[in-house]
Amino acid sequence: MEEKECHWGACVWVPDPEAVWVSAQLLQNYRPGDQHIPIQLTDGRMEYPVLPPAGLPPLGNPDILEGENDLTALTFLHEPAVLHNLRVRFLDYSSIYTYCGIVLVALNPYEQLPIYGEEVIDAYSGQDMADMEPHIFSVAEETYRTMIRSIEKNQSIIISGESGSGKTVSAKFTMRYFAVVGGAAQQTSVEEKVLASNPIMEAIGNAKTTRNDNSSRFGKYIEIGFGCKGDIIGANMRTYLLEKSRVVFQAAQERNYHIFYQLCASRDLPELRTLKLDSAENFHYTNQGQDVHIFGTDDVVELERTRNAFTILGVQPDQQMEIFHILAAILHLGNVNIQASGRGGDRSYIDVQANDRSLAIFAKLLGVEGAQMAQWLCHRRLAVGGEMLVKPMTGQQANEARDALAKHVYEQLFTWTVQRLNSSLRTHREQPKSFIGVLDIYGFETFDRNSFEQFCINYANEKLQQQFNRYVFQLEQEEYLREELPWNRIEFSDNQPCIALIEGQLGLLDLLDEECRMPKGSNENWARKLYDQHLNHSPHFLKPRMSNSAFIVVHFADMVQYECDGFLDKNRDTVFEEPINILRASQSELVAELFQKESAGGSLPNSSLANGSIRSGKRAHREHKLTVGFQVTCNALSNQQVVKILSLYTPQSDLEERVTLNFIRIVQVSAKGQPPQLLMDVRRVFPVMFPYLPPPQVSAAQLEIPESLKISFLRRV
Ligand SMILES: Nc1ncnc2c1ncn2[C@@H]1O[C@H](COP(=O)(O)OP(=O)(O)OP(=O)(O)O)[C@@H](O)[C@H]1O
Repeated sequence: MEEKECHWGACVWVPDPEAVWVSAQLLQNYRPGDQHIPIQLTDGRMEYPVLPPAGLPPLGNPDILEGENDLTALTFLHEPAVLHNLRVRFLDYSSIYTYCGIVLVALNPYEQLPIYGEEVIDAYSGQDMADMEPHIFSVAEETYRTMIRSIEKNQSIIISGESGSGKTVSAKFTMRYFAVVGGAAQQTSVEEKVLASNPIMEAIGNAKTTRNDNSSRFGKYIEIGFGCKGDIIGANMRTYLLEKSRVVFQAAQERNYHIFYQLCASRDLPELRTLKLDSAENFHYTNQGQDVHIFGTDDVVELERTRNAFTILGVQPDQQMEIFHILAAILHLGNVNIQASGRGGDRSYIDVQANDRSLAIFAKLLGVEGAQMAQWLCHRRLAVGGEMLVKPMTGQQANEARDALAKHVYEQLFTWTVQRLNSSLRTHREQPKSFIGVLDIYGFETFDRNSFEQFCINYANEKLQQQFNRYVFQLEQEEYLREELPWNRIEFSDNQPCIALIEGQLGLLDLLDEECRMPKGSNENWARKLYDQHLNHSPHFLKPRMSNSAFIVVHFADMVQYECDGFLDKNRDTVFEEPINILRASQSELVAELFQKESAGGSLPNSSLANGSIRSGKRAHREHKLTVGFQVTCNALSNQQVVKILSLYTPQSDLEERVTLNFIRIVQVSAKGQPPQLLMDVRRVFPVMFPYLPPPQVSAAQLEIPESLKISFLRRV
């Protein structure tokens, strides 16, 4: 802001320890260089605050701009102005949507609003974005119309925000919009199929976390293909980085993937009895969170929805049963009782004689031999001096191998299901003339305990943020140039240094891969190397005072502490080959198909980032594996997978495939089970939404919201 004289009575914003910002009036003319200025707060109190180094406190906007539907129309665009405007729109106008130039900012209302019906779709259809109130449908309409106007100009909508902020809900609204506007002329049910893919993907890829009861644990990019008349003629989905550790472990209050609970809850249905399921409380893989229910969700009804959706997509009931067999088998595998034996517990065994019931059911459901599986769950083959030896595994190793197998089977099934859905969504009539892509990537997240999964998710978000910064910033400046407006180069905080810390040479991933290649590599050694390399060198890397096995990354959205424990194993992500060979020879067609195409030691066909590497004999020790982290980095370099999507949109990109971007940024107004904290939440993601605005000026200690304000948010209808 240019420092100039400002007069008595002018409205300014001053930091407040409780309300974040409060408005006040100047009681004296301001002259550049003044250190203090008397002000009067709206409650009548007088103060004489020290002025910030930049001069005056942020100036208030004229009353006439109160509740403006585009933030860029505000005379003064700074943090208090943004917060105040979003608050006024939310509380006084009941509007959760606001434009910020080309970006739609959405607040998650955490309540059903009557603004998504067909009549609203009709109202937005064919209208110009500038003539309509901000809405997710206005972005969808703009995207659709631009695509129709300049056919073959592909479009994409990027939806970003923290976990639980409402990305998936918004993605579904956009897809519904396209299904309605692009479906009328069609006889086919393509649009119905596109919508039906949602419940299936949610059943197998979403789970309850402490942040969100229906959290997507994978990234999704769906491309909806349109014909020359603007009608939907097909779709294709790509998925990224499924959180497969959830299959075998859940933190307190969290759940495994919904589909497991749907099946357990429906176990008494006659056709599901062969699955030999029990209550979810009785399976190790579904009960670690100690709360198998979701308030307000009936898992029996949900399974019904999942099955209907499968049917709409052409997956026949017998094939659905094959899928359910595999899912149930995973639960039984988790209950297989592996016991330590031998001197010092250096061996393990599964008591097949005493009939480990879980193993028997697992084997039967997957069409394999129980005794064979028991043998290869407790032993591994090793190549020593040109000979193959069989080495027993300790109880712990065998349990880990069992979990690795469970995760691998689930991942293969997930990948297969996506391919299966894609084949139903593919058009056979004609090639799409253009497409609209919707990117619903897992949101930035931080929990009490953060591990490798959060690290990968937050890294992907860091990349997405960079694309966002650069794209929005560049567009803004291009517009100034086009309109020949005078402008100074606006500095925005680029997050490249943080990305370099993660993916650069000797960065966190590089060192992790190096440690994974060491015969005696350990999480502790890796942590030490990180401290040596980055502590006091990168401003984005910190060490927690009380721990030698954790590190902190200062991300664009938040500081996150990661526990090193488990990083090496998760990054290596190895599965032993012998149990896979048994599955490959399964009598079940689907099971055999799932494992048929993968080659030992290589990556899986069409797999997501979280693909596993299969370990067999000697190669397992010598070869550099395609670790998960390494793949993320590779992708960053070779424009594949997650980062391919992001890179595709780089304006400077010389890739031929160019698309126009449409951004939707979502802010979580209240976290699950907590009172709404509008200002707090908007504030936390402030640099995320408005990277080109000045950074916040008040300290974290001043961010508490007063009780009175929380109640007024709660009362909003
Ligand atoms: N527009 C909306 N209207 C009403 N409720 C909403 C809206 N958007 C989100 N919600 C609520 O917020 C919850 C979380 O939303 P959603 O699952 O879309 O979050 P997300 O950003 O996709 O989270 P994650 O990254 O964890 O997958 C929803 O289950 C719903 O209750």
